Amino acid sequence: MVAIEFSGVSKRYGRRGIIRSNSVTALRNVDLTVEEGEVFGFLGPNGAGKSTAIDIMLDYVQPTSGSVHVLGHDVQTDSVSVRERTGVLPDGYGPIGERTGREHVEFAIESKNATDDPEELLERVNMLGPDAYPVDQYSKGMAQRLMLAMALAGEPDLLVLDEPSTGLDPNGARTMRRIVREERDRGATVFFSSHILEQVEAVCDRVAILDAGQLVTVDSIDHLRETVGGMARVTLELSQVPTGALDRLSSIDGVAELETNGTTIEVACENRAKAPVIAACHDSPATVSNVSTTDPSLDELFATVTEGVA
Ligand SMILES: Nc1ncnc2c1ncn2[C@@H]1O[C@H](COP(=O)(O)OP(=O)(O)OP(=O)(O)O)[C@@H](O)[C@H]1O
Repeated sequence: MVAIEFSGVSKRYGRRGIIRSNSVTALRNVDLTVEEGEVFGFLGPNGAGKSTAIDIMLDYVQPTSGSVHVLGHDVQTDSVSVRERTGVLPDGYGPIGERTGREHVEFAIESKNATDDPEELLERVNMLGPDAYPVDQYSKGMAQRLMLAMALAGEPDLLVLDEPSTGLDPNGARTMRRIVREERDRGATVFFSSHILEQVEAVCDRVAILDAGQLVTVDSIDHLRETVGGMARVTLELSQVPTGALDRLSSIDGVAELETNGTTIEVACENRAKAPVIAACHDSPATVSNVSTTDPSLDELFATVTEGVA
């Protein structure tokens, strides 16, 4: 079953200037399908159009053309049904006012006509204790945890997390990832928007990469790594660097750079060249005492995919 479907969605914002008005195209003809039960990463650099897409999904903003269906409902004609079944952690809005954290969570439960135990929700985000303080005394990270607890109220079928790691320390980020996995195990679909690639990689089944309003790819991160390439690194520690070894390694297809430091050889190469590089060292007269490899970095991957979009 499909959880989210964008069909030919474009969005142009009008901008009024002092001298003249112009417009900006935030989304261009986006087609995207997210299946039920998926943890889906929505990636893109600043200004790519991620928040606009989410706002359209929740009918806070209307598309210039195209349509979006969420959980089987057209968001423009049936936004109430969509919002009833969706939990949202918005980007840039925190809890406000003098009410306590617990009162906020109780309000979220009530507004979803749900029967969750506020204690349990607060415990899931490690906010028992501070829940008794007014939220205007909260730090950014505490506010973010509370907003996550509120988004979880009513066991939503779809959880939309817009830059969920904002303000979270490493423990908070870990809690958030644990909760995403728990929600997926419960059967919810999670739509996770971020420009922090490591966060997305840790939890998402598939990712879409948006750049300048255009969808440039939809894939699993593993498959992206395979197809897009980028540089892997192999570090080999040897008993000695045999004569001619560097020439032999640099002639392997896919090897880009070599460096030696004493008895260590560092090789920058395409993923496919990692195994031949290691094999060549094992076949040499030297003893290989240690081998370590790293995959192409996500930053590199991201830069490669978003490069060259008009
Ligand atoms: N209300 C608005 N009026 C005019 N332009 C807007 C409006 N909202 C967004 N934009 C423009 O649309 C484009 C996409 O913005 P959007 O906020 O959707 O990107 P984003 O990917 O969420 O960025 P970020 O990661 O920085 O939050 C940007 O050029 C932005 O300036």
